[in-house]
Amino acid sequence: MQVLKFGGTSVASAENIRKSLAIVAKAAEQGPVVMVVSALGGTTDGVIGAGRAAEQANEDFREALQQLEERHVTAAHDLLGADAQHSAIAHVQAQFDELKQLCDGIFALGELSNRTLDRLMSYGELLSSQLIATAAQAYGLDAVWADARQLIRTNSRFGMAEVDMGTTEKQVAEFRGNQSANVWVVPGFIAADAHGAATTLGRGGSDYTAALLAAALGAEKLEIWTDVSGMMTADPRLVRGARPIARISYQEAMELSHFGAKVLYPPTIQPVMRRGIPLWIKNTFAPDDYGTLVEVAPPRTPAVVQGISSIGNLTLLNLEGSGMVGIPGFSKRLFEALARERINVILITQSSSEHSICVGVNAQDAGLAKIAVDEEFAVEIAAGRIEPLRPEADLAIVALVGENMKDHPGISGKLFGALGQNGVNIRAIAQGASEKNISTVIRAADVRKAINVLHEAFFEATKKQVNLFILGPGNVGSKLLEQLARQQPHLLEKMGLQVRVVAIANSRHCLVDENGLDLTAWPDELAAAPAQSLDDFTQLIIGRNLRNSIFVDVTANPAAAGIYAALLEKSVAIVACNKVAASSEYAHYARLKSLSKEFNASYLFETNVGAALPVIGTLNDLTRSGDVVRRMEAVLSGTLNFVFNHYDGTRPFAEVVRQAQAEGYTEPDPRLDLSGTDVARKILILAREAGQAMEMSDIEINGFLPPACLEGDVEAFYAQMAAHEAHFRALYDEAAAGGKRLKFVARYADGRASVGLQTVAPGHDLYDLRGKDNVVLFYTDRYVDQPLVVKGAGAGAEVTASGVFADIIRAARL
Ligand SMILES: Nc1ncnc2c1ncn2[C@@H]1O[C@H](COP(=O)(O)OP(=O)(O)O)[C@@H](O)[C@H]1O
Ligand SMILES: N[C@@H](CC(=O)OP(=O)(O)O)C(=O)O
Repeated sequence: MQVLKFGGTSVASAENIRKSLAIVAKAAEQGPVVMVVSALGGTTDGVIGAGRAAEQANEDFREALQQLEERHVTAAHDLLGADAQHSAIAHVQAQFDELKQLCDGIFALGELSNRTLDRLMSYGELLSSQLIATAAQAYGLDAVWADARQLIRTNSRFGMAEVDMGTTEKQVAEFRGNQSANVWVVPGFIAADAHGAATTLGRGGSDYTAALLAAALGAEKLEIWTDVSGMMTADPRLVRGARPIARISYQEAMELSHFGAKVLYPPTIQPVMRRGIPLWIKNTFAPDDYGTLVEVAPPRTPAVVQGISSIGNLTLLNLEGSGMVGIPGFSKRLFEALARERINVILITQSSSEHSICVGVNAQDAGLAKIAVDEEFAVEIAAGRIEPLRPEADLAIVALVGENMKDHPGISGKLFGALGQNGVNIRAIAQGASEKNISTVIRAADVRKAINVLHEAFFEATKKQVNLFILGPGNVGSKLLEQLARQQPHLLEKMGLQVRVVAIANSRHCLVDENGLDLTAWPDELAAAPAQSLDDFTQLIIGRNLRNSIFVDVTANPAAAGIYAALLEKSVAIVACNKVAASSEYAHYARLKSLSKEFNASYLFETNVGAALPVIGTLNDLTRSGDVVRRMEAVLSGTLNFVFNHYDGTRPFAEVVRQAQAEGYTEPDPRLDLSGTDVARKILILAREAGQAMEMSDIEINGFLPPACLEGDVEAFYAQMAAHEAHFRALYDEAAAGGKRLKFVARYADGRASVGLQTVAPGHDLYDLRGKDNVVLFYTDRYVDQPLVVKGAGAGAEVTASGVFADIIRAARL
């Protein structure tokens, strides 16, 4: 005998039923088949909905039943030829008349007991199996309908009946002895108690029906036919990269299903495992796919973790109190109190101090659990030796499953590392001594992120998805987006990084696509996108809660810099070319640095100094390797270098500054460059990165602009510069007369820093600096006489964007 079970989607329509029958027909060539079927997908939910509506005196139940009836009539119509159709449709209508009468009764009484609910639900499988049995005969199979209520005996625990295996085996043997058809079509999910009342085996219970029949018949195999190609490494609805597991042990399959892999109803394994019957999970819609073979001892594979699954709707119950320490019997009383209320305990942890016990239960049991446990410990609670039970809701379990885990150290480390890096807080952990399973309790809102992060860590070591939120696609930002668009395929292929731009926002609009924006179409789409504030954008980043999220700040905006702390606290990495945060009060800078450490999220701002030049990176490498920076001398303004390299008196100074702005070298507000403030911010950042707790007010700024230039707005600034042309000309002439050049130089030495205009003679390290170049000379304990020099283009949208890009990759690879 072979037992083949077809789930709700496999029998959801006439077309699908035909596919299922073709599979049965092929199997029937090999020997007799028991075909167990679920209700047409969605029917059970539909019938429950109708029953609940009737209970609440809501007339909508009629419409719900009407729709279900039409679905079944359509299926009969599409599936059967004219002659068989007539009686099948009449039968469907008769069944729905009964259902309507039942619901009328519920409506009149305003009451729906578990017993009646089971009766209602049984119609789903009765209807589907009778229809499919008729279709099987029409298909040419030697088929009979077999009533599961006469085969499977349970107790009278309606809703989740427990099976009496002895009676079931007897009834199955009797049925087998009495008929000779090659194919039995049996309704799944339903059974009957000793009085003949319909019972059900729990939601998803058709799998279990099939396993019970397979065991009772000593079948050579059990096949579960569904809509995915096997048991997968994770729920495919949550993890795109999930893939089928070819072979898995009964124990592992049981753990995965127990911890939420919906493809298999957990009690299914037990009966077949006891009889050593191999269990296949196969795809009705891709029957040639291998599927999953569940067996005693699958061949060992290098995979340490077989799968990851999750259970939502969890509440943790904490029983705590000093009165528990060293006194036996507390756990027993806790579990007895829960058992009396038939509350299933999903997970248990206890600290070794015995000061607390923590159990996980289904959220809907939590209220009852609290009443029961507080009652049990009423005396101790009154005496202050135990705290009242503390339930913590909105949690979920995410579990790693795999028998090989016990032989491999470091699995939990990897698990905690991966979750920690993504700001997923673990509320409780449970690991059995058998180490088949490591369970973590986390916030329900973090489940999708956690499962994806873990799936990447354990199954897709070569792939990592990174989610970018980009603020300010101006000069630098739009270049960055161009570079990202060009490099995306390369990053995926060569570095396994799937870099997705999830959102692009400017000061007015925000464009979002969680699957990754099209990086060629964004300018028009952004203009048409909904309006959004910076606050909304922050909430968007936090709310989406995507793994490996990076906020990319390509603005020069103080408000943007104000959101870093909130993001770092949620483990969102920050990449900024915006200098405001790193040059704000020292306490704020230090706080961001420490949040970055605490929450394992990068805070990178290499482009704050020297655009893409590796200035901060080099400085960090020096100090981390134990060197001490004693002195720095630098030209840090691409703008000023450009201006002084191009100004020779033949064109007005103001005009050269305008050119620098037009070519994209200046800050959005060029006065920041010309006043020396921007250079001061840069040397401040370098001094801080070198270990000095300095403030902006500690930097001596020796400006060269006449004070009038800094009054009024940007246009006034240009006008004033034009009016003071003689001043600039004099500066130039004086330098040129001595064969020297003007450089705006930043200096740091032994905790003091200054910026100012200087004339440098040929041969000086700073003399030969072209265009918009920057240079930094580091004098350290290791570089004493000859400095370590970093030199090159220090401004421009293209290079700055490339520096931001490099920081993104650094943050992604953390
Ligand atoms: N680890 C997993 N492997 C395979 N499927 C899973 C897993 N976790 C959740 N699922 C979901 O289980 C579904 C199959 O279960 P179910 O809907 O009960 O099927 P059926 O109606 O065939 O009994 C799949 O479509 C898939 O979305
Ligand atoms: N129809 C029942 C039983 C079942 O097993 O369904 P499925 O095989 O579609 O999961 C339910 O919805 O719970």
